[in-house]
Amino acid sequence: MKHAIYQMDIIPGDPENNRKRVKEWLEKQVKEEKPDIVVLPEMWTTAYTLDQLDHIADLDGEPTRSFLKELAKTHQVHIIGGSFANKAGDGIYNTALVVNNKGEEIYTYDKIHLVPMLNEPKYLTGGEKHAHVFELDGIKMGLLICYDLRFPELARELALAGAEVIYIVAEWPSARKDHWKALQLARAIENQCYVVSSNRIGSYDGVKFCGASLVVDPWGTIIKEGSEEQEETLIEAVDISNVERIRKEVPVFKSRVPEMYQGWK
Ligand SMILES: NC(=O)CCC(=O)C(=O)O
Repeated sequence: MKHAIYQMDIIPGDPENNRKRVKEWLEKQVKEEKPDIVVLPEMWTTAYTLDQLDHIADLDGEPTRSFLKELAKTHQVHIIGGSFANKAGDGIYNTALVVNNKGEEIYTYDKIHLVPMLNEPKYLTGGEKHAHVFELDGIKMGLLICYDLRFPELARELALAGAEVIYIVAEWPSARKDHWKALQLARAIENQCYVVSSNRIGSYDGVKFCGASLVVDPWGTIIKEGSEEQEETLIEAVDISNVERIRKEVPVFKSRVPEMYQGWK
């Protein structure tokens, strides 16, 4: 499965122009690289313009949902649609969306863990629905949003439900760059699955973001890594048969003793 990962520099507070940029980027990738699946970062319509979100967030997923569905259908490409600020009911959520290459919405997820270091809890509401596994081309997949990466329980739950690839969509600051890489390697090694991430690049409000989007294989080897300085596209194919091979070689899932993990299934 060939991936095109957009390590995007997001225009703050300008959803229309960010959608325009994503459309142009995707059209270029489809023409030049013919990816099966494209991956966008966290909050790519607005960046962390939290005090403006009341005015510029989507309303019940629109217009970003229709935009991604139309793009996916027109270009017959699966889209891991990153996440975007989304007003629903009384709250604003950090909502991720996955659309298949027929333009059908197959998964949506609201970020569960809100990040205090970026002031998210003041402006956003945490997701109340569990993360689930979804399927594209017969491959089982999960998705986490940025700070979620620090909570191994969530990735484990996805792996136990069969995830072979876990996507991380992010706006991870350079100040904690070492954590960004180490945590992805850990999630890949402990769950013996691919970890594929898209992290934004650039700065907003004095915070610099570290890029370094990654593709990590189920052994924990980095097979693709983005720059820490500039916007770019990562192209990488993943071979899902490696998941089964490595799970046989080091049979972690068979060796688990769940009844010995207090408070954990
Ligand atoms: N956007 C985020 O969730 C950032 C997470 C972060 O800064 C961290 O975990 O450190």
